[in-house]
Amino acid sequence: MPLGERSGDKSESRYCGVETDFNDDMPHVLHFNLYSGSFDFVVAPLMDPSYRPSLMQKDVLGSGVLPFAGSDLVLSPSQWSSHVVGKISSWIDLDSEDETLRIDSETTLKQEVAWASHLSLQACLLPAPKGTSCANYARCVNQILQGANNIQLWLRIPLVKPDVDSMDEKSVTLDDSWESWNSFRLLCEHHSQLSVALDILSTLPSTNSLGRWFGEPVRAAILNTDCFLTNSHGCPCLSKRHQRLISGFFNHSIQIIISGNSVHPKASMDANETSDINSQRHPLRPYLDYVGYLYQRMDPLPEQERFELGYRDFLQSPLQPLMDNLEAQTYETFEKDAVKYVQYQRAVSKALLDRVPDEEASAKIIVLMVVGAGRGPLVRASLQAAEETGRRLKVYAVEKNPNAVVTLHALVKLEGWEDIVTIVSSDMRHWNATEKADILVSELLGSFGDNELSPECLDGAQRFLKQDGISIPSSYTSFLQPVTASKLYNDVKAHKDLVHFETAYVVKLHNVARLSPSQPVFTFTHPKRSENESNQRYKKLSFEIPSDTGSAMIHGFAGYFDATLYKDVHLGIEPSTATPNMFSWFSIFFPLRAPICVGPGSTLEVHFWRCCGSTKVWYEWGVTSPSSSPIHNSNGRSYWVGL
Ligand SMILES: C[S@@+](CC[C@H](N)C(=O)[O-])C[C@H]1O[C@@H](n2cnc3c(N)ncnc32)[C@H](O)[C@@H]1O
Repeated sequence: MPLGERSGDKSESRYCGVETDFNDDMPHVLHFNLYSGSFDFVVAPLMDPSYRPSLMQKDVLGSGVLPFAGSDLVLSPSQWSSHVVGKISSWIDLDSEDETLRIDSETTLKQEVAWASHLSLQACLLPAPKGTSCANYARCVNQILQGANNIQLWLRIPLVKPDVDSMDEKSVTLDDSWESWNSFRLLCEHHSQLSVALDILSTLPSTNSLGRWFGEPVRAAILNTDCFLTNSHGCPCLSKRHQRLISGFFNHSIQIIISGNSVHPKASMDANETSDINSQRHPLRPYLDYVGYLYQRMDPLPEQERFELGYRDFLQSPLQPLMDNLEAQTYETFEKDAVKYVQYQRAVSKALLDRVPDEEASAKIIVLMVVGAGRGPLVRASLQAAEETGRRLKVYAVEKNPNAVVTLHALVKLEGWEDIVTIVSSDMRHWNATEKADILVSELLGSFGDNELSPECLDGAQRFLKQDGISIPSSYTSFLQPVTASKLYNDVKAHKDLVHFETAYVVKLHNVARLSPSQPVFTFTHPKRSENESNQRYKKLSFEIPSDTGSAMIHGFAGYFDATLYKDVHLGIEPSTATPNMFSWFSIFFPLRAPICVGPGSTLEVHFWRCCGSTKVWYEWGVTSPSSSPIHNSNGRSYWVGL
């Protein structure tokens, strides 16, 4: 029974599992845990734990029967696939010095995963690597993954990282369990069917080090009953830090699995007294109830996030509104974002009040040009600003998309704006205006600010802005920060070509770890002081990875923008200053061809270039520390924006 319903959110984290011991009566295991216990699935050993291939050669293999729990017929196919995760024998040690144990382990691992695949289980839980070396374990898992059907392999990793201050550097590196995960997944080349099941312990590492895991492919969190505290009623509860962590898991579709023995016998007994006959005697039910309580107590997803759920971590090509003509449904999406237009209206109002003193309000007419007017929402916002401030306007709406111009004409007619608004069907870079503008209003911004070529377009429009004229926006700045984003990395890698690794993507970032605060990259100011000022840019950035984060993997860079529309009116998506409830822009993501591992407290040095040619603008990027990457997108060979 799912933990609860959160409106709009159908993520996997609604389902809670329980880790069980081996029992060769699988129907009983399922009945007891699902129907009496109300868990959604079991993580159950498939094979008798006393089995060792080398010992049982004669008895078992001689008869051709491995000691699996029941035959495939004891459960229906849908029961196997929906309610059972196979727990691979925990005794296996594929990197043991003991050759017999090592070979037994390899054989058993392969037999068990093969059986799990035969049953169409969704996933198998692999035991945590024992010791510091996991090369042979990873080699065997990698072999399995090469021939695997859809089965997911969850590598069990204890959530431990020692406190940096109390350890010397060597032991920090050895004992941080992220390191063993990282080593394992590098050996398996970031295989998309290899993910993590985190074992949660009673003490938790620092918040920064926990944050790393939200960019990794964590599918499950195993909560041992030892983690639980006892509340005043004798029932299990979790510390505030554990509660926050579990909420983070819920928000990232990570499933909870309860494990261990009941250490709250009183709570189990109380539950028995009040529950019906079927739910009697499941000793872990109070823990499930508590996890359900945490789930149900979460705030419902805001409407905007519900709308954006389907876009999470989904790579999209950025728009090219200059080279291409936008479609009606794209304009429709823009126009739904009331917050954006409210900010523009505020900016225009302030500019009008500054430009026209009260005593001239009825006589003076301000020439305002909306360049890139689309279907007219900025024309409307400007006219509303005029009405609100009691100022008079003459408006030019300049738009190069002939299809949008059709709608603009219809709008002007419908609203009766014919005397105030002149529509110009032209590219702003080529239009010969008959008079100059007091105010130039535009919204040509991409997720990275200048990436939809606002600078180049406004260079062309500046010709018809008065010497003392105002540009709204007056400036915009791009921002970058390094991220762990294993899902995005794998999605880019799946294309198996260079082009996709050298392309920037628009993406609603969710399964990412932001490893250091974002930093400003390129700024453009309008109007330009000098016409000769180039739009090429170069910036070197140095990001410090906090020492308590531990090591982390950088899969690329998240990019944002912030625009100053006029004076203190801004609009943007940089996380620390983002305009609330605005949904017109997702972030941008610049991938790295090969992920780069950074150590705790180390500096990541990255270089970004904005390059301009006669027909296109493009970015190049590369890392120089702690190690060098190739320069990405040299000469714009893979990704560029057409002029
Ligand atoms: C991001 S849309 C914004 C549309 C509208 N202002 C809004 O807020 O919904 C940018 C618009 O600018 C237009 N545009 C881009 N470059 C242009 C240019 N050089 N000259 C004229 N229009 C341009 C595009 O066709 C598109 O309609």
